[in-house]
Amino acid sequence: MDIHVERSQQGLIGIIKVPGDKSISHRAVMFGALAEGTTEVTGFLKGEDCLGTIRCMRQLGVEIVEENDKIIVNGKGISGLQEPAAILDVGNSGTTIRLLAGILASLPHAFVLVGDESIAKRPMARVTGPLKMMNAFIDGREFGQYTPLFIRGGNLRGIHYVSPVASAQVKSAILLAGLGAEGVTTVTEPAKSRDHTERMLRAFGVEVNEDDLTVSVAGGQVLKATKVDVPGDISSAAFPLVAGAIVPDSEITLENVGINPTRTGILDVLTAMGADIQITEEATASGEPTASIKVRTSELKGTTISGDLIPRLIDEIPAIAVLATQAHGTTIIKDAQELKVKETNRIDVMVTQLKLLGADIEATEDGMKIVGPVPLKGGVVQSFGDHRIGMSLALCGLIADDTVTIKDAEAINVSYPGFFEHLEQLKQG
Ligand SMILES: O=C(O)C1=C[C@@H](OP(=O)(O)O)[C@@H](O)[C@H](O)C1
Ligand SMILES: C=C(OP(=O)(O)O)C(=O)O
Repeated sequence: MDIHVERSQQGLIGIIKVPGDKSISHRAVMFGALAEGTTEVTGFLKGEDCLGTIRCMRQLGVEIVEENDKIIVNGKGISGLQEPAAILDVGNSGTTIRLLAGILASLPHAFVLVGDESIAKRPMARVTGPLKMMNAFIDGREFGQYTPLFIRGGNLRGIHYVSPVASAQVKSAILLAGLGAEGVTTVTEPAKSRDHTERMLRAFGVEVNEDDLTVSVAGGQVLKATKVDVPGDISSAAFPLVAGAIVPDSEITLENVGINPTRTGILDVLTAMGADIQITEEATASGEPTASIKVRTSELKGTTISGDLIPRLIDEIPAIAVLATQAHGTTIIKDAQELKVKETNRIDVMVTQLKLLGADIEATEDGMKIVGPVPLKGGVVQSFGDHRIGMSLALCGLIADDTVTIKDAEAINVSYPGFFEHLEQLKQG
């Protein structure tokens, strides 16, 4: 599906609630399925990725009911998960396949996991490797480096895994396998990745030990059902935040957004670039901090983004690239090689597509370099089926001198159903 985005004739004005956090929604359904008892989830993201997680958990025999705005998960404990009669298809979702691989690794059944064309290109050895070290039998294309994956689990033993990547998907997969393993399982990462698994496991009654970059769990712990209230997704909020910063005369308020410090790199970057950001209404929901975030248009300057900041804003870099085209001076993004193994190679795709719209942007070995401010022009650009690329390019349309047409824009439903309706609402003021 092609979507045409026109330049905004006036400032973007309004108050919106972005959809629920994708990372927290996946985990709420998965952990609810592993728990004993009934877990109620409110604010769940009904995007394609998280709906895929519900489908997979149902195939494992878990009863999951959608009741108005709630998702009710009737868990029967980890050992209550059944061998599925068919393959498990995770669609476009890296979080689903990697966390699920960790869960399934401790079960004495056979599982086959597949996904779409994008998933087929993404590295799975980062989870299958350590899970094999824990004694799971895993095979698949190129010996389990890529989908399809075959898992026959059971008889796991705890390990101390020192991960070469700062990845919450890797950390979570190993910790989840650790819950069904003999002894203690520990993960050390090179920089802090999002800690939603640690926070939510605690909410489900699991003891999780943390010491700086090291997290461990003892095997054999039972998850107890609870209520999960999912806050708005700061990764989705990044798009209206960037829009409000670059479209002249804007003032946008986003209510009930998750501001977990492992996710707020986007706010640090906006502030460093001179954006006018205000945080109010701070609260806590299910162990996760939340707030309202207001953005107003302001003069922006370039910045450098690198090191430990990268995992705190990894999914927001395509939107930050658009922001940088409107900032005075040079923005340098480095240490971001992980972008090459997301839904697309997000460095190459952002560079080629933003160039088509007139941006001054170059790819580097581990990131990109953007010089601004540059007036953007209209054109036809490709999302390549990547939701975050599609939304980032839509932001360009709001300030370009002519229509921006985005190919394959339906991918946006992966994480932000209602995105274009929100843009329209803000344009109307
Ligand atoms: O654990 C999660 O929910 C996620 C972790 C990140 O991936 P990595 O762990 O691969 O960095 C992020 O890019 C993804 O959108 C969601
Ligand atoms: C990388 C992403 O998700 P996943 O890894 O779950 O596909 C994302 O949402 O940007």
